[in-house]
Amino acid sequence: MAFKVLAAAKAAALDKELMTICGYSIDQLMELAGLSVAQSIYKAFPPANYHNCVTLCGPGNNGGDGLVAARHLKLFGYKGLKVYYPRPSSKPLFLNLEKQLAQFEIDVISKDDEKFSRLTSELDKSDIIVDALFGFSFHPPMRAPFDRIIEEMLKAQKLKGKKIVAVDIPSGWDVNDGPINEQVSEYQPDVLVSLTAPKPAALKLSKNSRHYLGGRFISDEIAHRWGIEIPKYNGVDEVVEL
Ligand SMILES: NC(=O)C1=CN([C@@H]2O[C@H](COP(=O)(O)OP(=O)(O)OC[C@H]3O[C@@H](n4cnc5c(N)ncnc54)[C@H](O)[C@@H]3O)[C@@H](O)[C@H]2O)[C@H](O)CC1
Ligand SMILES: [K+]
Repeated sequence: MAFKVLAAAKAAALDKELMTICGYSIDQLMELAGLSVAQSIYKAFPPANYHNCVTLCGPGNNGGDGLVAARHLKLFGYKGLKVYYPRPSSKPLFLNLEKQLAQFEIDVISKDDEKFSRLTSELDKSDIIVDALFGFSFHPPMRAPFDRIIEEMLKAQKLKGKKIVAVDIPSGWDVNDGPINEQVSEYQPDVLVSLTAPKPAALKLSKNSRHYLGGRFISDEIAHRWGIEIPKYNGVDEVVEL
């Protein structure tokens, strides 16, 4: 489906507007973003056929979307859930998301046990990898340890056929120009879940990748003013395939 895109600077400005004059809190938006990601995974890779999922979370809000998604995946019936979160945020929102994961008995691998042997073994066991490392605030070049994490993730996809679901933007891609950084030049996710509106990078998605739009939280008035096309969501779905 043809879709209109929202440039990185505009996406960040819209986020700001949502959280100021529109009265949303970041917690609300992140919850809906993470729920959208989990619903997309359920549609593309249902738990009847795909059991184990590792969510790779970065240090910012993209990582937060991943923490939320992991909790919803548990509620949706996925069994083997792990979260790899090597640079955990100390902000209350993120600490609370970690508490919720503990309550759902989802193992979060962070700081003290961030050894790569653990990452590679979890990637090996997984059927699905959620790429929630970086979203629209990524600026190259990729710093450690994320350079190696992405390398391992891409190896798992290429050599072992693991399915990658990218949150908002495939991590390491330039938000406007796509896979221009050498390290991710070959990276195509199996599924991309764009949030609020696809960013220009989504135009570089391969024909073999599936593309969902989630973040069903903007009014017609905002969509019109920001030049965003809202496709028709089906019933209570938080996502729509583009
Ligand atoms: N309206 C929406 O659709 C919503 C989207 N959400 C998600 O939020 C991200 C954007 O979040 P933000 O915190 O601004 O940034 P990121 O997560 O992309 O990354 C920031 C984080 O990464 C570090 N960093 C940046 N570049 C590098 C690098 N080269 N190497 C290592 N580390 C790097 C930086 O220091 C920060 O710590 C958006 O894409 C959506 O996924 C919201 O959740 C809700 C609303
Ligand atoms: K991402």
